[in-house]
Amino acid sequence: MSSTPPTQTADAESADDEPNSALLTARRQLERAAAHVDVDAGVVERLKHPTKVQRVSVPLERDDGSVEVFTGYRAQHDDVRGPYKGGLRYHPAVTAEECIGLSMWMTWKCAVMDIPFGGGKGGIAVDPKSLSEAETERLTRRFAEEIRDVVGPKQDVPAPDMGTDAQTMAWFMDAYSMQQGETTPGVVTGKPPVVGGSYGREEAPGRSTAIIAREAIEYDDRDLAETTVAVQGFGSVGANAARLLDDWGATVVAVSDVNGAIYDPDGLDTHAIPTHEEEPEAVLEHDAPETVTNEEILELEVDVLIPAAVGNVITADNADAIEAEIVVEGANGPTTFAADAILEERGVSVIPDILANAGGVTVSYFEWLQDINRRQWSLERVNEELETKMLAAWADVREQVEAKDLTWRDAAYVVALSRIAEAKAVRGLWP
Ligand SMILES: NC(=O)C1=CN([C@@H]2O[C@H](COP(=O)(O)OP(=O)(O)OC[C@H]3O[C@@H](n4cnc5c(N)ncnc54)[C@H](OP(=O)(O)O)[C@@H]3O)[C@@H](O)[C@H]2O)C=CC1
Ligand SMILES: O=C(O)CCC(=O)C(=O)O
Repeated sequence: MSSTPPTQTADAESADDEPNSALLTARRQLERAAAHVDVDAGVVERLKHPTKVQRVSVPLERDDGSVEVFTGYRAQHDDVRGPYKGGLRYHPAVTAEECIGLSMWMTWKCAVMDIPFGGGKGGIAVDPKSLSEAETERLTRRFAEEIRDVVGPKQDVPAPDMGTDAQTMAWFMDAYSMQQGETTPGVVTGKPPVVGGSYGREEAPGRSTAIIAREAIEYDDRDLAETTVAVQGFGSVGANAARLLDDWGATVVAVSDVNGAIYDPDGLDTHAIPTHEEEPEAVLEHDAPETVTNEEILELEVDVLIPAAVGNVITADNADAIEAEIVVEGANGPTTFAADAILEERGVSVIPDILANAGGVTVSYFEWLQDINRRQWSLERVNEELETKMLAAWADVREQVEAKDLTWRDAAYVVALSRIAEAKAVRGLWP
Protein backbone atom coordinates (compact mmCIF):
# COMPACT_ATOMS: atom_id res chain seq x y z
CA MET A 1 0.00 0.00 0.00
CA SER A 2 1.26 3.43 -0.86
CA SER A 3 0.23 6.37 1.29
CA THR A 4 0.46 10.08 0.71
CA PRO A 5 2.75 12.05 3.00
CA PRO A 6 1.15 13.61 6.06
CA THR A 7 -0.58 16.90 5.31
CA GLN A 8 -0.52 18.48 8.76
CA THR A 9 3.08 19.53 8.30
CA ALA A 10 2.40 22.85 6.57
CA ASP A 11 0.22 24.05 9.47
CA ALA A 12 2.71 22.83 12.00
CA GLU A 13 5.49 24.64 10.19
CA SER A 14 3.85 28.04 10.38
CA ALA A 15 2.66 27.56 13.95
CA ASP A 16 5.95 26.41 15.34
CA ASP A 17 8.96 28.68 15.73
CA GLU A 18 11.26 25.79 16.38
CA PRO A 19 10.33 22.89 14.13
CA ASN A 20 11.65 19.77 15.74
CA SER A 21 10.57 17.12 13.29
CA ALA A 22 13.14 15.89 10.81
CA LEU A 23 10.84 16.89 7.94
CA LEU A 24 10.24 20.46 9.09
CA THR A 25 13.91 20.98 9.88
CA ALA A 26 14.95 19.51 6.52
CA ARG A 27 12.50 21.77 4.65
CA ARG A 28 13.67 24.91 6.43
CA GLN A 29 17.31 24.04 5.84
CA LEU A 30 16.53 23.53 2.15
CA GLU A 31 14.71 26.88 1.83
CA ARG A 32 17.56 28.71 3.56
CA ALA A 33 20.31 27.12 1.47
CA ALA A 34 18.42 27.49 -1.82
CA ALA A 35 18.90 31.27 -1.55
CA HIS A 36 22.61 30.70 -2.19
CA VAL A 37 22.24 28.52 -5.32
CA ASP A 38 21.08 29.37 -8.80
CA VAL A 39 18.36 26.73 -8.83
CA ASP A 40 14.87 26.81 -10.31
CA ALA A 41 12.25 27.55 -7.64
CA GLY A 42 10.17 24.66 -9.02
CA VAL A 43 12.99 22.23 -8.37
CA VAL A 44 13.28 23.46 -4.78
CA GLU A 45 9.51 23.12 -4.33
CA ARG A 46 9.64 19.56 -5.70
CA LEU A 47 12.51 18.69 -3.34
CA LYS A 48 10.39 19.61 -0.31
CA HIS A 49 8.28 16.53 -1.05
CA PRO A 50 9.07 12.81 -1.31
CA THR A 51 8.35 10.88 -4.49
CA LYS A 52 6.62 8.09 -2.59
CA VAL A 53 6.01 6.87 0.95
CA GLN A 54 5.21 3.24 1.58
CA ARG A 55 3.34 2.43 4.81
CA VAL A 56 2.87 -1.22 5.69
CA SER A 57 1.50 -3.31 8.54
CA VAL A 58 4.00 -5.86 9.79
CA PRO A 59 2.40 -8.67 11.79
CA LEU A 60 4.68 -10.51 14.18
CA GLU A 61 4.05 -13.78 15.98
CA ARG A 62 5.65 -13.26 19.39
CA ASP A 63 7.54 -16.09 21.05
CA ASP A 64 4.52 -16.73 23.33
CA GLY A 65 2.28 -17.33 20.29
CA SER A 66 0.42 -14.01 20.46
CA VAL A 67 0.30 -11.73 17.42
CA GLU A 68 1.26 -8.04 17.43
CA VAL A 69 1.05 -5.74 14.42
CA PHE A 70 3.73 -3.08 13.90
CA THR A 71 3.85 -0.27 11.34
CA GLY A 72 6.72 0.00 8.87
CA TYR A 73 7.64 2.71 6.38
CA ARG A 74 9.87 3.35 3.40
CA ALA A 75 10.14 6.94 2.23
CA GLN A 76 11.68 7.59 -1.19
CA HIS A 77 12.60 11.21 -1.64
CA ASP A 78 14.41 11.74 -4.94
CA ASP A 79 16.20 9.45 -7.41
CA VAL A 80 17.43 11.80 -10.11
CA ARG A 81 21.06 10.81 -9.46
CA GLY A 82 20.46 7.07 -8.93
CA PRO A 83 18.50 4.50 -6.88
CA TYR A 84 17.07 5.60 -3.53
CA LYS A 85 19.51 4.82 -0.73
CA GLY A 86 19.29 4.98 3.04
CA GLY A 87 18.92 3.10 6.27
CA LEU A 88 16.18 1.23 8.09
CA ARG A 89 15.59 2.36 11.67
CA TYR A 90 13.94 0.25 14.38
CA HIS A 91 12.85 2.70 17.09
CA PRO A 92 9.54 3.43 18.86
CA ALA A 93 9.50 7.03 17.53
CA VAL A 94 9.66 6.07 13.83
CA THR A 95 6.90 7.83 11.82
CA ALA A 96 6.20 8.53 8.16
CA GLU A 97 7.13 12.17 8.69
CA GLU A 98 10.45 11.30 10.32
CA CYS A 99 11.31 8.90 7.49
CA ILE A 100 10.53 11.58 4.89
CA GLY A 101 12.81 14.11 6.60
CA LEU A 102 15.58 11.55 6.96
CA SER A 103 15.17 10.53 3.29
CA MET A 104 15.62 14.17 2.25
CA TRP A 105 18.90 14.29 4.16
CA MET A 106 19.98 11.11 2.34
CA THR A 107 19.40 12.81 -1.03
CA TRP A 108 21.73 15.67 -0.03
CA LYS A 109 24.23 13.31 1.62
CA CYS A 110 24.66 11.20 -1.52
CA ALA A 111 24.99 14.33 -3.63
CA VAL A 112 27.58 15.93 -1.31
CA MET A 113 29.60 12.72 -1.56
CA ASP A 114 29.02 12.63 -5.32
CA ILE A 115 27.88 9.01 -5.25
CA PRO A 116 25.20 7.82 -7.72
CA PHE A 117 22.23 7.46 -5.39
CA GLY A 118 19.16 9.38 -4.31
CA GLY A 119 17.60 9.52 -0.87
CA GLY A 120 15.48 6.96 0.97
CA LYS A 121 14.84 6.04 4.61
CA GLY A 122 12.54 3.67 6.40
CA GLY A 123 11.97 1.65 9.49
CA ILE A 124 9.53 0.13 11.90
CA ALA A 125 7.97 1.79 14.94
CA VAL A 126 9.19 -0.77 17.47
CA ASP A 127 11.50 -0.92 20.46
CA PRO A 128 14.12 -3.42 19.26
CA LYS A 129 15.20 -4.09 22.84
CA SER A 130 11.71 -5.52 23.53
CA LEU A 131 12.18 -8.27 20.90
CA SER A 132 13.99 -11.59 21.15
CA GLU A 133 16.46 -12.40 18.37
CA ALA A 134 13.96 -14.81 16.80
CA GLU A 135 11.25 -12.12 16.90
CA THR A 136 13.57 -9.56 15.29
CA GLU A 137 14.31 -12.04 12.52
CA ARG A 138 10.60 -12.77 11.88
CA LEU A 139 9.74 -9.06 11.95
CA THR A 140 12.55 -8.22 9.52
CA ARG A 141 11.64 -11.02 7.09
CA ARG A 142 7.98 -9.93 7.06
CA PHE A 143 8.95 -6.27 6.58
CA ALA A 144 11.15 -7.29 3.63
CA GLU A 145 8.20 -9.15 2.10
CA GLU A 146 5.87 -6.18 2.62
CA ILE A 147 8.17 -3.65 0.91
CA ARG A 148 9.80 -5.95 -1.65
CA ASP A 149 7.99 -4.32 -4.59
CA VAL A 150 9.65 -0.95 -3.96
CA VAL A 151 13.19 -2.08 -3.14
CA GLY A 152 15.88 -3.70 -5.28
CA PRO A 153 19.52 -3.16 -6.30
CA LYS A 154 18.51 -0.75 -9.08
CA GLN A 155 15.51 0.75 -7.33
CA ASP A 156 16.01 1.37 -3.62
CA VAL A 157 18.80 -0.06 -1.47
CA PRO A 158 18.26 -0.06 2.33
CA ALA A 159 21.04 -0.27 4.93
CA PRO A 160 21.43 -0.23 8.74
CA ASP A 161 20.51 2.74 10.92
CA MET A 162 19.63 3.05 14.62
CA GLY A 163 18.38 -0.23 16.04
CA THR A 164 19.40 -2.34 13.03
CA ASP A 165 22.71 -3.95 12.15
CA ALA A 166 24.52 -6.31 9.79
CA GLN A 167 22.45 -9.30 10.95
CA THR A 168 19.22 -7.41 10.22
CA MET A 169 20.50 -6.73 6.70
CA ALA A 170 21.40 -10.43 6.21
CA TRP A 171 17.84 -11.49 7.12
CA PHE A 172 16.39 -8.79 4.86
CA MET A 173 18.61 -9.89 1.96
CA ASP A 174 17.70 -13.55 2.50
CA ALA A 175 13.94 -12.87 2.62
CA TYR A 176 14.13 -10.75 -0.54
CA SER A 177 16.32 -13.30 -2.33
CA MET A 178 13.97 -16.19 -1.50
CA GLN A 179 11.06 -14.39 -3.10
CA GLN A 180 13.19 -13.26 -6.01
CA GLY A 181 14.35 -16.81 -6.69
CA GLU A 182 18.01 -15.81 -6.75
CA THR A 183 20.56 -14.57 -4.24
CA THR A 184 20.50 -10.78 -4.56
CA PRO A 185 23.19 -9.30 -2.30
CA GLY A 186 22.85 -5.81 -3.82
CA VAL A 187 19.33 -5.29 -2.42
CA VAL A 188 20.77 -4.03 0.88
CA THR A 189 24.16 -2.87 2.12
CA GLY A 190 25.74 -3.14 5.54
CA LYS A 191 25.56 -6.96 5.41
CA PRO A 192 28.13 -9.25 7.07
CA PRO A 193 31.12 -9.68 4.69
CA VAL A 194 30.45 -13.43 4.35
CA VAL A 195 27.23 -12.69 2.40
CA GLY A 196 28.49 -9.80 0.27
CA GLY A 197 28.97 -7.14 2.91
CA SER A 198 31.90 -4.76 2.73
CA TYR A 199 34.72 -4.75 5.20
CA GLY A 200 34.70 -1.43 7.02
CA ARG A 201 30.99 -0.60 6.52
CA GLU A 202 30.13 -0.98 10.22
CA GLU A 203 32.82 1.50 11.29
CA ALA A 204 32.41 3.81 8.28
CA PRO A 205 29.98 6.49 9.59
CA GLY A 206 32.06 6.81 12.76
CA ARG A 207 35.27 6.83 10.72
CA SER A 208 34.00 9.63 8.48
CA THR A 209 32.79 11.58 11.51
CA ALA A 210 36.29 11.28 12.97
CA ILE A 211 37.96 12.25 9.66
CA ILE A 212 35.75 15.34 9.30
CA ALA A 213 36.29 16.26 12.98
CA ARG A 214 40.05 15.99 12.40
CA GLU A 215 39.83 18.25 9.32
CA ALA A 216 37.64 20.78 11.16
CA ILE A 217 40.09 20.86 14.07
CA GLU A 218 42.98 21.47 11.68
CA TYR A 219 40.96 24.12 9.80
CA ASP A 220 40.53 25.91 13.13
CA ASP A 221 44.33 25.84 13.61
CA ARG A 222 44.06 23.51 16.57
CA ASP A 223 46.27 20.61 17.53
CA LEU A 224 44.40 17.29 17.72
CA ALA A 225 46.66 16.25 20.62
CA GLU A 226 45.39 19.21 22.61
CA THR A 227 41.73 18.81 21.70
CA THR A 228 39.05 17.55 24.08
CA VAL A 229 35.99 15.75 22.73
CA ALA A 230 32.58 14.69 24.10
CA VAL A 231 30.50 12.10 22.24
CA GLN A 232 26.79 11.52 22.86
CA GLY A 233 25.79 7.96 21.89
CA PHE A 234 28.22 5.04 21.92
CA GLY A 235 26.85 2.98 19.03
CA SER A 236 27.91 2.38 15.45
CA VAL A 237 28.62 6.07 14.84
CA GLY A 238 29.58 7.43 18.28
CA ALA A 239 31.83 4.61 19.47
CA ASN A 240 33.77 4.32 16.23
CA ALA A 241 34.26 8.09 16.02
CA ALA A 242 35.35 8.28 19.67
CA ARG A 243 37.80 5.39 19.38
CA LEU A 244 39.43 6.73 16.22
CA LEU A 245 39.84 10.25 17.60
CA ASP A 246 41.25 8.69 20.76
CA ASP A 247 43.69 6.63 18.62
CA TRP A 248 44.71 9.75 16.70
CA GLY A 249 45.65 11.58 19.90
CA ALA A 250 42.56 13.58 20.90
CA THR A 251 41.36 13.41 24.50
CA VAL A 252 37.85 11.93 24.63
CA VAL A 253 36.59 13.12 28.01
CA ALA A 254 32.94 11.99 27.92
CA VAL A 255 30.75 9.41 26.18
CA SER A 256 27.14 8.37 26.78
CA ASP A 257 24.49 5.77 26.08
CA VAL A 258 20.74 6.02 26.54
CA ASN A 259 21.08 6.11 30.35
CA GLY A 260 23.66 8.88 30.72
CA ALA A 261 27.33 9.74 30.35
CA ILE A 262 30.68 9.09 31.99
CA TYR A 263 33.15 11.96 32.29
CA ASP A 264 36.87 12.04 32.97
CA PRO A 265 38.61 15.38 32.31
CA ASP A 266 41.91 13.47 31.91
CA GLY A 267 40.47 11.32 29.13
CA LEU A 268 38.68 7.98 28.89
CA ASP A 269 40.06 4.72 27.50
CA THR A 270 37.42 4.46 24.78
CA HIS A 271 38.44 0.93 23.76
CA ALA A 272 37.65 -0.33 27.26
CA ILE A 273 34.08 1.00 27.23
CA PRO A 274 31.54 -1.43 25.70
CA THR A 275 29.83 -0.14 22.55
CA HIS A 276 26.10 -0.52 21.92
CA GLU A 277 26.89 -3.56 19.76
CA GLU A 278 29.20 -5.15 22.33
CA GLU A 279 26.76 -4.58 25.23
CA PRO A 280 23.89 -2.10 25.10
CA GLU A 281 23.36 0.23 28.07
CA ALA A 282 26.76 -0.60 29.61
CA VAL A 283 28.52 2.79 29.43
CA LEU A 284 27.63 3.79 33.00
CA GLU A 285 29.08 0.52 34.30
CA HIS A 286 32.54 1.65 33.21
CA ASP A 287 34.60 3.14 36.00
CA ALA A 288 34.98 6.93 35.66
CA PRO A 289 35.38 9.84 38.11
CA GLU A 290 32.05 11.42 37.21
CA THR A 291 28.71 10.65 35.62
CA VAL A 292 26.57 13.31 33.94
CA THR A 293 23.22 13.23 32.15
CA ASN A 294 22.63 13.14 28.41
CA GLU A 295 21.67 16.81 28.62
CA GLU A 296 24.79 17.75 30.60
CA ILE A 297 27.20 15.99 28.23
CA LEU A 298 26.19 18.47 25.53
CA GLU A 299 27.17 21.41 27.72
CA LEU A 300 30.56 20.19 28.94
CA GLU A 301 33.56 22.44 28.52
CA VAL A 302 35.14 20.68 25.54
CA ASP A 303 36.59 21.78 22.22
CA VAL A 304 34.57 19.40 20.05
CA LEU A 305 31.08 18.01 20.64
CA ILE A 306 29.86 15.03 18.63
CA PRO A 307 26.15 14.31 19.05
CA ALA A 308 25.89 10.75 17.70
CA ALA A 309 22.63 9.34 19.07
CA VAL A 310 19.16 10.74 18.37
CA GLY A 311 17.90 13.88 16.62
CA ASN A 312 16.87 17.29 18.05
CA VAL A 313 19.19 17.27 21.05
CA ILE A 314 20.63 20.76 20.43
CA THR A 315 17.67 23.13 20.55
CA ALA A 316 16.91 26.79 21.22
CA ASP A 317 16.76 25.84 24.91
CA ASN A 318 20.38 24.69 25.21
CA ALA A 319 22.23 26.19 22.20
CA ASP A 320 23.47 29.09 24.32
CA ALA A 321 24.94 26.65 26.83
CA ILE A 322 27.01 24.67 24.31
CA GLU A 323 30.66 25.27 25.27
CA ALA A 324 32.26 23.45 22.34
CA GLU A 325 33.59 25.58 19.50
CA ILE A 326 33.10 22.84 16.94
CA VAL A 327 30.03 20.60 16.72
CA VAL A 328 30.40 17.62 14.38
CA GLU A 329 27.04 15.97 13.70
CA GLY A 330 27.47 12.19 13.91
CA ALA A 331 23.72 11.68 14.31
CA ASN A 332 21.19 12.71 11.68
CA GLY A 333 19.47 15.96 12.57
CA PRO A 334 20.81 16.55 16.10
CA THR A 335 20.56 20.36 15.75
CA THR A 336 17.22 22.12 15.30
CA PHE A 337 16.85 24.98 12.85
CA ALA A 338 16.56 27.55 15.66
CA ALA A 339 19.59 26.16 17.49
CA ASP A 340 21.61 26.37 14.28
CA ALA A 341 20.95 30.12 14.11
CA ILE A 342 22.01 30.61 17.74
CA LEU A 343 25.21 28.64 17.23
CA GLU A 344 25.99 30.57 14.05
CA GLU A 345 25.51 33.84 15.93
CA ARG A 346 27.85 32.60 18.64
CA GLY A 347 30.52 31.61 16.13
CA VAL A 348 30.29 27.88 16.80
CA SER A 349 31.13 25.82 13.70
CA VAL A 350 28.50 23.14 13.06
CA ILE A 351 29.73 20.54 10.60
CA PRO A 352 26.54 18.97 9.24
CA ASP A 353 25.42 15.36 9.31
CA ILE A 354 25.13 15.22 5.51
CA LEU A 355 28.91 15.56 5.35
CA ALA A 356 30.21 14.22 8.67
CA ASN A 357 28.45 10.85 8.91
CA ALA A 358 28.37 10.26 5.14
CA GLY A 359 31.04 7.56 5.39
CA GLY A 360 28.25 5.05 6.05
CA VAL A 361 26.51 5.53 2.75
CA THR A 362 29.83 5.95 0.95
CA VAL A 363 31.05 2.52 2.03
CA SER A 364 27.53 1.25 1.26
CA TYR A 365 28.19 2.45 -2.28
CA PHE A 366 31.51 0.57 -2.27
CA GLU A 367 29.58 -2.52 -1.05
CA TRP A 368 26.99 -2.16 -3.82
CA LEU A 369 29.83 -1.99 -6.38
CA GLN A 370 31.44 -5.08 -4.85
CA ASP A 371 28.12 -6.96 -4.99
CA ILE A 372 27.49 -6.06 -8.63
CA ASN A 373 31.00 -7.13 -9.57
CA ARG A 374 31.07 -10.15 -7.24
CA ARG A 375 34.39 -8.93 -5.86
CA GLN A 376 35.53 -8.20 -2.32
CA TRP A 377 37.78 -5.26 -1.49
CA SER A 378 40.28 -5.43 1.36
CA LEU A 379 39.69 -3.33 4.48
CA GLU A 380 42.75 -1.27 3.56
CA ARG A 381 41.30 -0.42 0.15
CA VAL A 382 37.90 0.48 1.63
CA ASN A 383 39.47 2.80 4.21
CA GLU A 384 41.78 4.40 1.67
CA GLU A 385 38.97 5.06 -0.80
CA LEU A 386 36.76 6.37 2.02
CA GLU A 387 39.49 8.75 3.14
CA THR A 388 39.85 10.01 -0.45
CA LYS A 389 36.08 10.54 -0.86
CA MET A 390 35.76 12.30 2.51
CA LEU A 391 38.65 14.66 1.80
CA ALA A 392 37.21 15.49 -1.64
CA ALA A 393 33.79 16.26 -0.16
CA TRP A 394 35.38 18.28 2.64
CA ALA A 395 37.30 20.33 0.05
CA ASP A 396 34.14 20.91 -2.06
CA VAL A 397 32.22 22.15 0.98
CA ARG A 398 35.13 24.22 2.31
CA GLU A 399 35.38 25.95 -1.08
CA GLN A 400 31.75 27.12 -0.75
CA VAL A 401 32.29 28.20 2.87
CA GLU A 402 35.20 30.36 1.79
CA ALA A 403 33.82 31.62 -1.53
CA LYS A 404 30.39 32.62 -0.26
CA ASP A 405 31.01 33.09 3.46
CA LEU A 406 28.47 30.40 4.31
CA THR A 407 27.94 28.18 7.33
CA TRP A 408 29.18 24.62 6.86
CA ARG A 409 25.59 23.39 6.59
CA ASP A 410 24.59 25.94 3.96
CA ALA A 411 27.79 25.20 2.04
CA ALA A 412 27.11 21.45 2.05
CA TYR A 413 23.56 22.09 0.82
CA VAL A 414 24.91 24.34 -1.95
CA VAL A 415 27.21 21.56 -3.15
CA ALA A 416 24.37 19.01 -3.02
CA LEU A 417 21.67 21.19 -4.55
CA SER A 418 23.89 22.29 -7.43
CA ARG A 419 24.56 18.65 -8.37
CA ILE A 420 20.90 17.64 -8.03
CA ALA A 421 19.61 20.64 -9.99
CA GLU A 422 22.13 20.00 -12.76
CA ALA A 423 21.10 16.35 -12.97
CA LYS A 424 17.43 17.36 -13.21
CA ALA A 425 18.20 19.90 -15.89
CA VAL A 426 20.25 17.46 -17.97
CA ARG A 427 17.70 14.65 -17.67
CA GLY A 428 14.89 17.03 -18.50
CA LEU A 429 12.84 15.77 -15.60
CA TRP A 430 10.19 18.24 -14.59
CA PRO A 431 9.98 19.11 -11.87
N1 LIG B 1 24.39 3.21 11.46
C1 LIG B 1 24.64 3.96 10.39
O1 LIG B 1 25.09 3.46 9.35
C2 LIG B 1 24.42 5.43 10.42
C3 LIG B 1 23.77 6.04 11.47
N2 LIG B 1 23.62 7.40 11.46
C4 LIG B 1 22.91 8.09 12.53
O2 LIG B 1 23.69 8.06 13.72
C5 LIG B 1 22.83 8.07 14.87
C6 LIG B 1 23.18 6.87 15.73
O3 LIG B 1 23.01 5.69 14.94
P1 LIG B 1 23.81 4.35 15.26
O4 LIG B 1 25.13 4.67 15.82
O5 LIG B 1 23.69 3.52 14.05
O6 LIG B 1 22.89 3.74 16.39
P2 LIG B 1 23.20 2.55 17.38
O7 LIG B 1 21.90 1.90 17.61
O8 LIG B 1 24.36 1.74 16.93
O9 LIG B 1 23.68 3.32 18.73
C7 LIG B 1 22.92 4.33 19.28
C8 LIG B 1 23.60 4.82 20.54
O10 LIG B 1 22.88 5.93 21.05
C9 LIG B 1 22.43 5.64 22.38
N3 LIG B 1 21.12 6.27 22.57
C10 LIG B 1 19.91 5.82 22.18
N4 LIG B 1 18.97 6.72 22.51
C11 LIG B 1 19.61 7.74 23.13
C12 LIG B 1 19.18 8.94 23.73
N5 LIG B 1 17.89 9.26 23.75
N6 LIG B 1 20.11 9.75 24.28
C13 LIG B 1 21.42 9.41 24.26
N7 LIG B 1 21.88 8.28 23.72
C14 LIG B 1 20.99 7.45 23.17
C15 LIG B 1 22.40 4.13 22.46
O11 LIG B 1 22.47 3.72 23.82
P3 LIG B 1 22.25 2.19 24.28
O12 LIG B 1 23.49 1.44 23.86
O13 LIG B 1 22.13 2.31 25.74
O14 LIG B 1 21.03 1.70 23.59
C16 LIG B 1 23.63 3.78 21.65
O15 LIG B 1 24.80 3.97 22.42
C17 LIG B 1 21.42 8.08 14.31
O16 LIG B 1 20.99 9.42 14.22
C18 LIG B 1 21.58 7.50 12.92
O17 LIG B 1 20.55 7.91 12.03
C19 LIG B 1 24.15 8.18 10.46
C20 LIG B 1 24.81 7.60 9.43
C21 LIG B 1 24.96 6.19 9.28
O1 LIG C 1 24.43 3.20 4.15
C1 LIG C 1 23.40 3.69 3.75
O2 LIG C 1 22.85 3.39 2.70
C2 LIG C 1 22.66 4.74 4.54
C3 LIG C 1 23.12 4.99 5.93
C4 LIG C 1 22.17 5.97 6.55
O3 LIG C 1 21.03 5.65 6.76
C5 LIG C 1 22.60 7.32 6.83
O4 LIG C 1 23.65 7.74 6.36
O5 LIG C 1 21.86 8.03 7.53
